[in-house]
Amino acid sequence: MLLKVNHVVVLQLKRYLHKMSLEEAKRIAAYKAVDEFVRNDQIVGIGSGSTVVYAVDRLKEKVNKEKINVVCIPTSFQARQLIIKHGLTLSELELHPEIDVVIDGADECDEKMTLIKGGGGCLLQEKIVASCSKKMIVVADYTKDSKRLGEQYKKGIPIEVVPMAYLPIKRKIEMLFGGTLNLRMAVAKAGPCITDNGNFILDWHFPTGDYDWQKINQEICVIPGVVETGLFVNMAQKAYFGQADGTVKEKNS
Ligand SMILES: O=C(CO)[C@H](O)[C@H](O)COP(=O)(O)O
Repeated sequence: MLLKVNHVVVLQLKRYLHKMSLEEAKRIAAYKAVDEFVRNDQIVGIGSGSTVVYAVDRLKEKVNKEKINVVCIPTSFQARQLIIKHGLTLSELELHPEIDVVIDGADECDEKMTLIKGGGGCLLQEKIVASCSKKMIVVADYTKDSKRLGEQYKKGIPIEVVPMAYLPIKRKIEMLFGGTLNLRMAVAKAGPCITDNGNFILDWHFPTGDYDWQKINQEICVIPGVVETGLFVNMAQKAYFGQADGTVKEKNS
């Protein structure tokens, strides 16, 4: 009995330490990106997800300490709330259509710097903001750094779709490229997950293989009803991955 209790405690401790090490990895990556890329008088895109929270903390510290002016463009409702909560200057693409740098997380980043994004469901606005930005900098922990997409991230490639078209899109992609697409379901609501833009998300579990992601992305995007994919090809210039040993690995395009 005592042995069993000890085993459970050790397991819980291990899980806790793993979580802590991941959080620390996210923090150091995000801090480094802000330190190295944000400068006075810049328009900065604010990504979405848990790692970006650390980037916004650091940005706030930097703005206070160095008395710099930074205008922030959010990529989601979450990012907008973060900007407001930190008392940073909030703007939008209509006022600032040209962004200097966007700092964003990723679900996975392969050796060519192709990203899977949208695990948090914010892919559309994230891609729009990244497309308006001179530089896209990725911040992530070590579990996101892969040679090939799908190596570590097992939840599939998110595809944002117009609700009425989700089933035909699912069938077309399964027929064209194989694999399966699952309609993402909400966690604290009955039914599907609804994006910030009122759409659904299909998560594509693609068959293992070598892909021309640029081509696949283009082919998926022309299917009527597809709004955007979470494939970010040739968009990110640099990625920072916080490591378990406290160092930060850098990857460049
Ligand atoms: O694409 C995203 C949200 O749509 C996030 O950037 C991605 O899911 C990574 O999130 P986290 O920093 O929590 O690991």
